[in-house]
Amino acid sequence: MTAECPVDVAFTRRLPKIELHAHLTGSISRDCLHDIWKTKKVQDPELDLADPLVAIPHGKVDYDITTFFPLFSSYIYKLCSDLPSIEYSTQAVLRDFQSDGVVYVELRTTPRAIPGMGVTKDHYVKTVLDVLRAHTDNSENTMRAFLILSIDRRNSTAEAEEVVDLAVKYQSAGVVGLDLCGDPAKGDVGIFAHSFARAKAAGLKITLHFAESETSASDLELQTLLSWKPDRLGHVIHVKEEFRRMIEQQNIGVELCLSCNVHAKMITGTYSDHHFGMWRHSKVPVALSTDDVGVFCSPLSQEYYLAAQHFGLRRSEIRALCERAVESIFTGPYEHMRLIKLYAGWDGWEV
Ligand SMILES: CNc1ncnc2c1ncn2[C@@H]1O[C@H](COP(=O)(O)O)[C@@H](O)[C@H]1O
Repeated sequence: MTAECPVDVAFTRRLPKIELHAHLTGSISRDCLHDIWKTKKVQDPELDLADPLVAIPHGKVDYDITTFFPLFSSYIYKLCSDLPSIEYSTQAVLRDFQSDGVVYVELRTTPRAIPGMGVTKDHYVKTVLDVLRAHTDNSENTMRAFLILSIDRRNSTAEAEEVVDLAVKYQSAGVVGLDLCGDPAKGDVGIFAHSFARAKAAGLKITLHFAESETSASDLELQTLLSWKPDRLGHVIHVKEEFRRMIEQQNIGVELCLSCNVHAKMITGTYSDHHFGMWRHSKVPVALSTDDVGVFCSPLSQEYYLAAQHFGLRRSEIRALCERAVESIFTGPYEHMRLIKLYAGWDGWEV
């Protein structure tokens, strides 16, 4: 076995991986949702929510852009509706990433208040951060976890400012950046310029969902987003040459999500048509990412395997791709150095 052998799943699982685009709630597995549902059902037999294994059956991954977003508001948020379930599901998400061989994760989440349970957005963020911190501080864990707070495109300016306040407040506790996410068919991104400028001025990094659908890829929107000087961009699907050049000139890292884009029919065609085929030859750092592994069911090791299969990459190329994501992580020199050393000392070409 050498670095030039064909890639298999055992290899991509062994490989140390960096996950930079994973939405916390979308990363909760069905089994974990089912556990939460069972606990709630025991506490309250009248609970009026379908079993997750019925609502989101195993094997179902064909959520498109119109059915995907309502899944959160109409189901998962109703189930994960108190601090114990948020804590439990965050722990499970971290365990899942770690057992897939992820060594560094920047999870992202939209601060959520649950008024009926007396939960504020501050409680929500603190609860998630406490779980991340406990994971990272446990020396038996091989993965370290950090948090990005998301502004949803449907947010008002005041709500966006509140997210920035929380990000700044919890910067020293593990919040490393700010994201813009949510249904690309909704909202006017221009209203968030001040929020992203304030985050940047406070030393937070910025990542933006960029040109995810044709409706969110107008010249005006893309110019606006690039004027905020983002550090990374997610998806980058409907990007014409002019914008592609700007991304390359500014060396902005891209977060690419193969299975999500294929299953949700966000791209035309299948894996081999994915724009990863183009970006992998560019000079910007490319981070393959899962987006919502709980929904699309393709862990990061599988995403690397699929990239190898559909683009004919060898072990050495897949390993180099993994390592390249180090360039665009949002934490400082300590994590950079840890990851660089980890890759330098890695020798898992064969078992
Ligand atoms: C198709 N890809 C995507 N594009 C845009 N936004 C997405 C997304 N996948 C997930 N989200 C955003 O993340 C939230 C769930 O996680 P959190 O509650 O924040 O942890 C969703 O409600 C949506 O706003």
